[in-house]
Amino acid sequence: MSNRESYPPAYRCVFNDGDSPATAEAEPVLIQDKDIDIPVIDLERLDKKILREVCMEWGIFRLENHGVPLALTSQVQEISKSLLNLPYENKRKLFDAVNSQITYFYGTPALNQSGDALPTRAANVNVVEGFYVPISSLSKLPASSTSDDDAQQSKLSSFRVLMEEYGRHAARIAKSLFEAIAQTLNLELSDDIRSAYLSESTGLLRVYRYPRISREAAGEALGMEAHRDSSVISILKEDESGGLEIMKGEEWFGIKPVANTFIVNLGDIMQAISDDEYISVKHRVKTKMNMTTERHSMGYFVLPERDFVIKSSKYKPFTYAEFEAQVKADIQSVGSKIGLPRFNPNSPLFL
Ligand SMILES: O=C(O)CCC(=O)C(=O)O
Ligand SMILES: [Fe+2]
Repeated sequence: MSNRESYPPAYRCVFNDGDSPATAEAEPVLIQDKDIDIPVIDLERLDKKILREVCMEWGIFRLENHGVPLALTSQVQEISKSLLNLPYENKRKLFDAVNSQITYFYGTPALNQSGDALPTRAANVNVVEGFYVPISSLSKLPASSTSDDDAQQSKLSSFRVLMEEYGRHAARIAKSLFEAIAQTLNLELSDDIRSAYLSESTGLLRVYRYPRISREAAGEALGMEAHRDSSVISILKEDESGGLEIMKGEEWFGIKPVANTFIVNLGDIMQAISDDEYISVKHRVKTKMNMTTERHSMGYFVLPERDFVIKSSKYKPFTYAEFEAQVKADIQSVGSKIGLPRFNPNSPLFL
């Protein structure tokens, strides 16, 4: 059955309604870049030498033996999906009611937090919808539904309970990985500094849905444009649809989803503290290979404390708050994130 009504009106014109005979007959266009196997890291047997090589060469890996129960991840995916599948108007109202805790968006997440100003042309727009929740805000969501008939509130409270548990696992994974990566860099970190890099108060969960879009509308549209994450570490859980791509050398490569694993990538902050030894990998999400099904994913982003000063031999000292403000300003003025080069004193971009 079509879930067209759950989409923002601006997406309905590009929606691939699988129920309609015209599109049901159409073959999905599988124009895709070559696939690549990314390295696998076993969280239970962290080999520092391998981890170092992977961080230098790839900046991304698949994590196995992570200890997150499969049932929990599936439940988190299901509840997130069912929230996004609510009729658009109800969904807006529900998220608006808890506005300061959850931010709903579609289009470019960094710009259109309220979902406004989506250009009508699908090309060059992020064809994605979702919401984000700071970890620290989960506890402010309804704990249990107030009345039996309020199915939506109860979805939200289930989301809270499941996400709190999932968030604890993600924080545990982030801590182990950060610890191991810091050792591979011979960084001597005090407890205070370690917790400033892994601030749970600024950690962020993002939940995404990439709509199925029609062949005509797909064109060159991307689910998410090429970017590097601003995080310390990002932990991604995707469904089985595929579409995530990384840039290696000068080429794009698709990454095939593998059940019960997470994809971990290093962000800009990790690149900066490694003095550019490790890389914040460029990645994107393609939608056109994926037109007959939706794609769902969610990311846990480990961010440093906002006012903690990041020091690096390659960049001028900056706080995460400054970094984020610069990213926003660049998106407004040049249309895309510039990121670390903005803080490189040798770059012509340095202000
Ligand atoms: O949805 C995905 O698979 C990737 C999302 C992503 O790259 C991000 O949120 O930074
Ligand atoms: Fe990303």
